[in-house]
Amino acid sequence: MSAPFFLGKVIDTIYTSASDTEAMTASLSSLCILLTGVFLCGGAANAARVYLMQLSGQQIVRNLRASVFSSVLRQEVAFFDKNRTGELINRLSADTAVVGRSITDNLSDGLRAVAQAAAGVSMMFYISPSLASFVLLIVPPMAAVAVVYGRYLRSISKRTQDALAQATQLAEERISNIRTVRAFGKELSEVDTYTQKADHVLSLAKLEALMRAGFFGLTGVSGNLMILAVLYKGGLLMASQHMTIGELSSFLMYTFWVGISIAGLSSFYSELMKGFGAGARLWELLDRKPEFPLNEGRVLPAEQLKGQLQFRDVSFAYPARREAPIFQNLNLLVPAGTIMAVVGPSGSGKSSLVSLLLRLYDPDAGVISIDGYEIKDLNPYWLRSHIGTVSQEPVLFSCSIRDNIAYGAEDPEAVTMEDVYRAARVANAFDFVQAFPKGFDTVVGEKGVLLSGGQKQRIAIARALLKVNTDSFILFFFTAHALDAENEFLVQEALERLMEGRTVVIIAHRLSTIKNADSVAVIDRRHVAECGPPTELLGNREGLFRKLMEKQAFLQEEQQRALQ
Ligand SMILES: Nc1ncnc2c1ncn2[C@@H]1O[C@H](COP(=O)(O)OP(=O)(O)OP(=O)(O)O)[C@@H](O)[C@H]1O
Repeated sequence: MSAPFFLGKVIDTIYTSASDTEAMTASLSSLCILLTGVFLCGGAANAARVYLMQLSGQQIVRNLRASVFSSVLRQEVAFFDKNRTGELINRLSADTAVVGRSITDNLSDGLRAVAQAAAGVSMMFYISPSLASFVLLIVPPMAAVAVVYGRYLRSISKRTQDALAQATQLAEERISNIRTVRAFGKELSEVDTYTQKADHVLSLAKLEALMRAGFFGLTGVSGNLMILAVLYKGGLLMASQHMTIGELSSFLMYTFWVGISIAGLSSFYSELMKGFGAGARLWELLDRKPEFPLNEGRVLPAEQLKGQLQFRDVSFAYPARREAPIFQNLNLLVPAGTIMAVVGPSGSGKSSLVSLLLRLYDPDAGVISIDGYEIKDLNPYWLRSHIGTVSQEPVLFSCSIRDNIAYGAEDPEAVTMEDVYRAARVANAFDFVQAFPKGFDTVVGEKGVLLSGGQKQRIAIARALLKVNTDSFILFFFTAHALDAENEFLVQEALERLMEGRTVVIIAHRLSTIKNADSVAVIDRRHVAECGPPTELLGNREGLFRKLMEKQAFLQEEQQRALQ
């Protein structure tokens, strides 16, 4: 019986011509040429494969990141009350990288291992079906072990990524609030806390490494068992003249080959399971449908807009704290083009009122409407694009003052320097910005930390102005908790220019800011306790508004007395 494959044939020739030096040399050199050819082609193909896989891997990670980021930004605000920034950032950077690796480099290695194993197994069957069936008996129990192991590895990988996300969350929060950490002298204890979290990640990673090592050991042992089986059964077949030495040696070679491919496959499998583990949260994020749409719903023609705001029997509790209702059957009407100041004790729900109007949350019951249209039916994106908000703690981005102001416009790229100057002038920000050495190119630091509170607020007004200038018909303004007299005057002046001809809701933390208001709504105990023109409310001696005013006046008197 002649050897069924070239390599087997060569080995047979070497073996039978052992006494003939010339024939043996010829056979050996043809073997060398064959192997050199195979290795060269294999090397080139491998280099091309690695390059292409790296490229497509980066592409896949990029697409994955873009999709996850897009999905995260579309979520409703309540989602961000429950999910923390650092954790989401970790998903976006670390989890996507793990998943990317497991489905590109690894997938290509895996496919190569599958192809190699399939070719090797076919050759084994080709040479001797009976020996191949005997040797491959080891595969079913190995596959069963692999399934159980894969599940376990998946769950460990998920736990590792979760632990890493928690560590990143802590780091993100502490680094971004370093001033508070430093003020309380907590650097060392924070380092300890972070180290503990990193230790937790390490212990999970160790467990994972142990599991992988165990699995590799197992595949190694099964490879050796296959070789033993070949030697034993193949020896018997050779003794009974059912196999030549060439066939047995090439069979043995293919067994090695299959053994190595199985080791490659197990590595692929464990990486894939790791990817699945890390991917679980990513798929959750990708699949999550926002509670309400970002850019769907009714869009009203500009001429229909007047800006009347109305709350009818509104009840609301934050999704993150259902047990603590904020409003119960709240009713409030803000006529179009008027200024309404909302006052009330701290935590009474003044800011929540604005969050509902911006449709950051939906009420649990009741109706909120603008010009008679329920805001649930309106396109939230369109709605917000018509509302200017100057918030209580204006958050700026870590770019230049110019870019921060231009951010307010629909297309910041199209904003000219003249537009920025004009907005800054109206917002009383122009002079102080020009006084900076780099003027409007001054970078404001993360969240605007390089500016004072009053400066930040005036830049935020300029930013709102660029938005308001275009087509906002409603304006929400949160007065700052504390501004010095000069800043307060400048902000107030800027604000008055902004208010002209619009419906304005002022969330008044300082009662001095309500002097321009047409009416005042006092929020207390989950509803509007009083509502009317300020002078009328002041006339009610027993009224809440009067009491709030007296309290503040009293505090001011105390301060003045303390200064004397
Ligand atoms: N995202 C949130 N999730 C859960 N509860 C919240 C959330 N935001 C605010 N709250 C709670 O809702 C209540 C009303 O808060 P809100 O910020 O509306 O009060 P406020 O009247 O504007 O207070 P202040 O004058 O102190 O700024 C508070 O008890 C607050 O703890």
